[in-house]
Amino acid sequence: MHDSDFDVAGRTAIVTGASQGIGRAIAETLATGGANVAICSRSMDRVGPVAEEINDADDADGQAIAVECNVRERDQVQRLVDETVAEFGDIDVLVNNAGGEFVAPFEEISANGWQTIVDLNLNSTVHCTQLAGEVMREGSGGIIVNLSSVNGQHAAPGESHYGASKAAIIRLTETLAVEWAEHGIRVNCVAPGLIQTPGVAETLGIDSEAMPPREATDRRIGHAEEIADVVRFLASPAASFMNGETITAKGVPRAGNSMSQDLGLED
Ligand SMILES: CCCCCCCCCCC/C=C/C(=O)SCCNC(=O)CCNC(=O)[C@H](O)C(C)(C)COP(=O)(O)OP(=O)(O)OC[C@H]1O[C@@H](n2cnc3c(N)ncnc32)[C@H](O)[C@@H]1OP(=O)(O)O
Ligand SMILES: NC(=O)C1=CN([C@@H]2O[C@H](COP(=O)(O)OP(=O)(O)OC[C@H]3O[C@@H](n4cnc5c(N)ncnc54)[C@H](OP(=O)(O)O)[C@@H]3O)[C@@H](O)[C@H]2O)C=CC1
Repeated sequence: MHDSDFDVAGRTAIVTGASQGIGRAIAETLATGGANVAICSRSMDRVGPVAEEINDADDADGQAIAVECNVRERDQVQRLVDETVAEFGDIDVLVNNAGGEFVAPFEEISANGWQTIVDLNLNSTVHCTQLAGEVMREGSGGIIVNLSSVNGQHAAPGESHYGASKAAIIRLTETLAVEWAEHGIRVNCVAPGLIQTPGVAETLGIDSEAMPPREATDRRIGHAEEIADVVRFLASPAASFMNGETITAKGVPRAGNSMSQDLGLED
């Protein structure tokens, strides 16, 4: 008989952008599975309470530390890596989650606007992966999970900067999987469709109370925990033969509904 191994207990994971939304759900899910998590955001006031909540939770076996770190700044990422190793001794898993966007037509995006989004999504992933990857390569390997987006797979108007940065993350994932396999490092990616998070609620005005439950199979909006569960799978030994892949999680439309009807934005 084969006993599947979805276990992440005892591993140490860095999760970037974990003060809310998908990153927070990933950190909570990994900690519930027994992993120790080092979580960051730009504000200790925002990420500190998340670490406290994980440490106080009865159902989370893993411990959490919070680090104030703007992932666009390489020296701050180095500090995140150093503090994680000082606290937990190693880095087994890196989840490059921090990211974001604004929606604007290509011709209205300034040079600085373009740079901002590429720095936030792509260059931050490069900083974290190079610096945490150094620890993994010198140790016993590791697992890296990147957050792309369906916008990195398909075109959408107003998303040129975001889509380009998220598409690049998919190719970076594929390349690193090949380059770093010899170091015992697996690199995979998740491409979410629309997920209800504080960031998206703010942008789209989506009411989390009106969210369809996970049991609903015909929906275009997902829960942050549904992405966290995919990440947990990729971070576990069960995904041992997955390397360089991008898993899409985007649901399906309700028959006859427009996207905005699916999202409850119109009748
Ligand atoms: C097939 C399935 C169907 C489903 C289809 C749905 C697909 C789902 C897609 C979901 C997409 C979700 C994407 C997400 O990432 S969700 C995360 C949500 N959270 C956020 O995006 C964060 C919100 N945004 C921000 O916090 C900020 O905008 C940002 C971090 C991105 C930038 O902030 P920062 O303070 O660093 O930057 P500045 O404000 O100083 O601006 C820097 C330059 O950028 C220009 N800018 C900023 N906003 C805009 C804008 N709205 N339009 C144009 N330009 C903008 C700004 O002017 C600065 O440039 P200049 O100095 O030249 O002026
Ligand atoms: N929600 C969605 O529909 C989709 C999201 N994604 C991707 O998933 C990831 C998470 O999205 P989501 O949860 O919706 O985002 P949210 O805006 O809800 O949360 C973003 C998180 O990232 C942190 N963050 C933002 N900028 C930085 C930075 N420079 N350094 C460190 N932390 C930062 C924020 O913390 P703080 O403000 O405290 O710094 C916050 O914790 C992103 O990469 C996004 O592009 C992909 C597809 C769809």
